Amino acid sequence: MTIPAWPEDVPTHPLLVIDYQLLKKREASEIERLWEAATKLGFWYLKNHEADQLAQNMFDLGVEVMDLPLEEKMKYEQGNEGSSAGYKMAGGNAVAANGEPDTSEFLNVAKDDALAWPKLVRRAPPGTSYPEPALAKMDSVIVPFVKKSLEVNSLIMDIFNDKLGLRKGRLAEFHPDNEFSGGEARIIKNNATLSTEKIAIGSHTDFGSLSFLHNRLGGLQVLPPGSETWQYVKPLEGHAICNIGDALSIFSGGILRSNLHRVMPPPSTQANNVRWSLVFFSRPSNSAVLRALTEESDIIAKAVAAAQAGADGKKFDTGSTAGEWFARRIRNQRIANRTGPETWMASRGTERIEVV
Ligand SMILES: O=C(O)CCC(=O)C(=O)O
Ligand SMILES: [Fe+2]
Repeated sequence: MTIPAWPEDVPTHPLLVIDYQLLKKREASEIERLWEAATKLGFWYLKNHEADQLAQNMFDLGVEVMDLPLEEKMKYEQGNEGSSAGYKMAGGNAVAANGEPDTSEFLNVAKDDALAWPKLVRRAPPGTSYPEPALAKMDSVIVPFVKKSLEVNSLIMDIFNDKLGLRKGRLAEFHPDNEFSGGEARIIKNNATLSTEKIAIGSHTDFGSLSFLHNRLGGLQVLPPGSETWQYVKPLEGHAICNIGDALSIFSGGILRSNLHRVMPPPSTQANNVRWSLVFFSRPSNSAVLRALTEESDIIAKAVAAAQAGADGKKFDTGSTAGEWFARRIRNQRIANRTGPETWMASRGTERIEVV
């Protein structure tokens, strides 16, 4: 599909552009810019990230999967138990406290299944696991995308690790390849709508550590700190969008920011088109406890002390493992589990950390 030009009269929120090649060389000025992006908004563009073709292959696979009859896709629906691997039907999740349904379909492939392939360790057996085109392209498309995304996110986390004053490799210990986690690749389809106001994915923070996102058409919006107005993030060709999730925010005592965002249909000149998007989520092992690493870094200890002294009294000790945090949020987004507005509140993340 040719991508209609971005409507230049639609206001956008600028993001810093970070060069992955310079991060690989550990260039000090690039690390400082990354740190600024990660601590102020928690979102940035990443260029020269080596995953463009791999992402394009995932988008092509997305078309094959989403073109299957709904009845076929529903055999792989993720269900209501708090696990996200598999297919998520449009309308499966709420987008707001009033229970309004979402309009996006997902294919979620667990990082554990991609790394164990040709075994399936989370979704088994084939036939009830993932739609056939996903199994057929696991080797050629999904596994290479997952591995490259893990590499990119690990390098960025290693930089955060050192900036936070943690001992070498500490954050990596929360993200071993060989332990189960909620890490996953997600292909998202939002059908063309005449409305540009119908929420496709409701306001949320990401559940895990780092998200590596590929946008084509606009629709992603952030709620910048201190603002009450949602602002679009303009997709830039060849640039991924990276953002911090709850786990890194909690580990760092709030130094790294997990910012609210949502997805709307593409705006203005891009309206009334199918919107495709792709994310890889790095998430800590299910067994990792989500609390600030206060005893392991003076920098984090100071941040937690300052937050506790502040008006909101943030604690950064959730009493929850990453696995429980993830399952709670997934389960309470599901319309089928909804009892009332409290179900939506139970699906919230670090924006409510002060009351955890
Ligand atoms: O589609 C997008 O641009 C963002 C998707 C997203 O925020 C998510 O799946 O968590
Ligand atoms: Fe998100």
